[in-house]
Amino acid sequence: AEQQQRQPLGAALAGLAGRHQRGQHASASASGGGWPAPWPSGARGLSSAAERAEQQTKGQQPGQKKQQPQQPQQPQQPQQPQQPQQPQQPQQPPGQLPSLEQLLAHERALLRGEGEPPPPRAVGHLAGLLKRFGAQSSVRDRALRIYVPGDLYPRAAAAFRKFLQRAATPALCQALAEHESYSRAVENALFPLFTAFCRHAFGQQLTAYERAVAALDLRAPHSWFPYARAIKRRIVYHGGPTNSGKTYNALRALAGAGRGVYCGPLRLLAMEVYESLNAEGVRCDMVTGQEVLRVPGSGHTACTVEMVALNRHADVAVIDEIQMIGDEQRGFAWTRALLGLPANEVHVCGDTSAVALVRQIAADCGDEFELRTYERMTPLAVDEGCLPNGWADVRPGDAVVAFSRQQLYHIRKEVERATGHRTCIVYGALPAETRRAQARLFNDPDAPHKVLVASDAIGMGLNFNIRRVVFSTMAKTIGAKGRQAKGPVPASLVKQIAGRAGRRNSDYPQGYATTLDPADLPALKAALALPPEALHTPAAGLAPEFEMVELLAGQLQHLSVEQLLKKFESEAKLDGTYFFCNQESVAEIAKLVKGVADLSLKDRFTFAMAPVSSRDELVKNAVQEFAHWYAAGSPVILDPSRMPKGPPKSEEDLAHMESLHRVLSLWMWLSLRFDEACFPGREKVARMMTQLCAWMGEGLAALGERRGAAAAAGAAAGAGAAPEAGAAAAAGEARPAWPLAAAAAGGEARQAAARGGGGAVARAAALAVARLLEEPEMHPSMVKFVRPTTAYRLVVPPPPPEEPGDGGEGAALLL
Ligand SMILES: Nc1ncnc2c1ncn2[C@@H]1O[C@H](COP(=O)(O)OP(=O)(O)OP(=O)(O)O)[C@@H](O)[C@H]1O
Repeated sequence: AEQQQRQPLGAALAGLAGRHQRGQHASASASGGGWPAPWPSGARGLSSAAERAEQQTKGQQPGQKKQQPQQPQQPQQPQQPQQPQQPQQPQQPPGQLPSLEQLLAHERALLRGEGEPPPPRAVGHLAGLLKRFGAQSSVRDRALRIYVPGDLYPRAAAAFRKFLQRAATPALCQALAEHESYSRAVENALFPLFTAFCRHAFGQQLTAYERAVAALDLRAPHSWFPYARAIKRRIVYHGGPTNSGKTYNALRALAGAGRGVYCGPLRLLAMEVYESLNAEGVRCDMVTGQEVLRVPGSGHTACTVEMVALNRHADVAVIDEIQMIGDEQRGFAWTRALLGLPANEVHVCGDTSAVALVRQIAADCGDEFELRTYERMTPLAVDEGCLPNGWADVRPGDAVVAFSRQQLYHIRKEVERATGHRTCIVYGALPAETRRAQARLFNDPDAPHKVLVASDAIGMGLNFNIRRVVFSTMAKTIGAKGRQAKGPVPASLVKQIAGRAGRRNSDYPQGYATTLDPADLPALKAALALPPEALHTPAAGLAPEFEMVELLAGQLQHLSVEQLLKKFESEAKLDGTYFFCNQESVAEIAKLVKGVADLSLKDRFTFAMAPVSSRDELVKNAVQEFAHWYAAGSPVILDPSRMPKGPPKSEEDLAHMESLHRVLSLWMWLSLRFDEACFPGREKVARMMTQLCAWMGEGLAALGERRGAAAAAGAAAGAGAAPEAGAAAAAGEARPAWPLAAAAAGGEARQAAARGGGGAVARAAALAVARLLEEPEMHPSMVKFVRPTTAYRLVVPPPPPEEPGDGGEGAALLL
């Protein structure tokens, strides 16, 4: 960070030119700009002449104090870039090298046939030196400092060479003739002339580049928020593990304030705060990307962090999950809120990984900083037993965690099949309303849904009644698009997910965490044992606001929004407290609407920022279509007749509905940013979204039931079990013998088949197996469903030796 802060602007310019010589350049500059070359005899005069020429190009008198070259005007730059210091040289007689003006005058005179041309041999020597001059990387680097961009440099160097060959005076040739070959002294002599020439011949390009450099200079972002800087804020950091009460305490401060704002990472969290504050009589609005709900007379707002308004003073602001400030894609929203909230008190909640970072930012802002740390309120232990019998070991109150939608549905099936328990499912792609409904179902003691299957989406926000968290895997695909890789689940995420077990106010005073596979247990234990200080959020994300993109676009008019964003990403100058957020997905959306004519830069930027998943083709098509309609001046209207007519009947249907919901969310998001006349009918679309959510909820429930049915339909198909066993089981006889017990499942399934067809059969079979599993002596490991292809085989292994089991050989039934 220090190095970056000290890096002179020259290095940034080198970066802007897309050159890969930053190290070289920075080290040359870091040594005070002195070029390490030993000065050859005769160089002194040239060096001094170079200084004079430079002075002359700036209209200075020789001997006058040398001015710093013009630098981009930046507020509060950590350090003004340095120009390389010229080694001290004795003064040479003035006029040894002509100025640009003199050369231009000479050129004009020559054209009129009046001037004295230098001898051709001298011009040839000059041409040789100029060719070497133009080819020097050191000259190219120095040119960047006077804002000659890398792509302009070859043209500028060639034009300079031709000009000097045309306009050289005998005096110039004579001065250079002292040097038989090219040297650093020659370079120092020529460079001021080159500077003057470039300003003369390429002035516009240099100015544009200088402004572009200024636009890309994102150092000192705290200075972008003068309103917040006008307030002496107090930043209170509530740091601790999950379930330690940090959010609770921050929200108490919020509820007690006259005016307050809550910024959360998810719409779902904003909804929770909105509802809980209003429920306790504290009037609160809600603002998310998709909706604005105003409550008359409210002084509070609960919003998603991206949506927070920075022009409204608050007594207390709460920023939840502050460690997300380091998120590769969304971190900028936390940075913006932290730097820009004009509030007397800013309460930030999260794990303690970002304490040092927030403390530093508070210091940069001139704010007070207070750290309050918390301990977990209920114990959390590792269940070392894992699930030796696989999904059959899943118990009521368990939350099974996986990291992809496909895995979740697969696990859901397996768990329901192996245990007979009904499950709830929660993952990020489900609308917040559906997730909340699933959470309510899982938490309802009267509902049959005893097991939760969830993605890492349970790590934040909802309160679940979880006894044990079971990690189905400890590997996860992480990283932004284009840089994705499968790796271990980050320790912070493991802690956050595992910490959901045994939450205060739940039914379980103690929480447990375990893994499906015992081989994963060490990774879980290591993550949970990691001390909080081992987690570190090193830097805060930044992304350009529209005004910055506009400024850059004004200078680089040939670039598209996508290219402008990429330019920021690759070339923005930052200090070590910040990093530039990944712009891949934003740039991808910008590219999608690139072909749409008649969109302003602002429109294009807005579309690019829209919440569009780059993996969802339906949403990607929608954003293009919406942009076309909008550009054509037609109102963007969603047609309800194209909506589904009922709940999803399959997982594919459900996935399609999730996509549709994202399309509607996108429409809502755009409707809040563009003129309502362009996106009319917000209430209608809101109703469509509500309907979709309701159907998704119904579909999730129905699909679960159908799955149970499907399992037992297979059971019925191959039932070959002894009818008497089924009868025994049906009669409720205690502890049927092992093979008999196994047969009971099939038997019961067959009876049900006779009664009511496929669906009922499947359900009956599932119930029968579940009942078997509840036999005190029958460990779930004794019953396994094996799925060779499409049929099912119920396998009951032999009982333990001490158990007087019938036959002792186990049994296998084709169901
Ligand atoms: N002092 C308290 N009195 C009553 N309930 C509390 C108190 N502190 C915390 N709780 C409750 O305990 C649960 C966990 O608290 P809270 O959400 O503040 O934890 P947290 O540390 O923010 O954890 P997470 O990051 O997992 O949300 C919540 O249901 C909260 O309402």
